[in-house]
Amino acid sequence: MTRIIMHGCNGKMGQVISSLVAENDQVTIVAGIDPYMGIENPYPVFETPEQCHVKADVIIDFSNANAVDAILDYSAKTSIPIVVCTTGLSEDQVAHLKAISEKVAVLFSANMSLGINLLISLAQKATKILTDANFDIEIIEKHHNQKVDAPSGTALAIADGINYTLDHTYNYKYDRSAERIKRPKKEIGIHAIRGGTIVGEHDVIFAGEDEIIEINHKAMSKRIFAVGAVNAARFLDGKPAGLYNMGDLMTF
Ligand SMILES: NC(=O)C1=CN([C@@H]2O[C@H](COP(=O)(O)OP(=O)(O)OC[C@H]3O[C@@H](n4cnc5c(N)ncnc54)[C@H](OP(=O)(O)O)[C@@H]3O)[C@@H](O)[C@H]2O)C=CC1
Ligand SMILES: O=C(O)C1=N[C@H](C(=O)O)C[C@H](O)C1
Repeated sequence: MTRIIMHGCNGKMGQVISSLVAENDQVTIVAGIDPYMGIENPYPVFETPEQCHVKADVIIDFSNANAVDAILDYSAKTSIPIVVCTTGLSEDQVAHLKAISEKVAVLFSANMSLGINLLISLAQKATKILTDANFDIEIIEKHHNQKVDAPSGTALAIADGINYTLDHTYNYKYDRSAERIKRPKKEIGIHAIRGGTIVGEHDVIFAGEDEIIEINHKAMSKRIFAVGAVNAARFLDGKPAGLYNMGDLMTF
């Protein structure tokens, strides 16, 4: 049985994970951490990590970028492995996460779904062939109107996956309105749309001369992220220090 501390337990993802864990006898939530106290949970909830002295095997974090440094410090101090799912982290926060992974197991992924992790692998396979054939790459992401970070962590992870296969030679372009120039070749355009209750959609567009290839993923519910996060927590339980990602749970 994997004992979980749910960081951000009273948020949208925290509540989806709480429901999922209630149906699964291989995992249990032993404590939650969230400054918002307006929800009844079947486990104790603490406002800050420092107040939580509950024994656990793994922390799952779906919170807010501002809250991530404190939970990383808590993970390092208590030696409890952590699954970091929060997006919008700064470069310093990513460095922080890498630094603590020398002491404790850390799994970091901007998207816990099977589909997006496969999409990244497919996009990487398409990239070399299509950029050699002069195709341009653009990414469009669409999310609900409650999302605070843009572009999505997933859009950036897709771009990073593509750029890895291009030896990091391409630049990211978020806004074309400031300049009057033709599109440079070594560029990945990344565009964010926000509206209504869109769960999460990502389109990778390879646009060539007279032909277009698109790879799309549509999340139909938040449950797919929760399933991935719980699988990741079970995977991380008992793992040695190190930096892991969803690729360590899936082979394509
Ligand atoms: N990796 C993935 O697959 C996915 C990642 N995400 C990411 O996860 C994050 C959370 O998403 P979502 O659940 O929709 O967002 P919500 O805003 O619904 O939930 C975040 C929760 O974290 C709480 N919180 C804020 N500050 C702290 C703190 N200091 N300590 C603990 N909890 C805190 C919020 O409280 P309050 O409301 O009071 O601020 C809220 O209850 C986002 O960054 C999102 O992009 C989302 C889905 C999938
Ligand atoms: O905020 C969300 O909802 C989501 N955020 C993640 C991201 O920024 O990529 C993952 C998913 O698309 C949902």
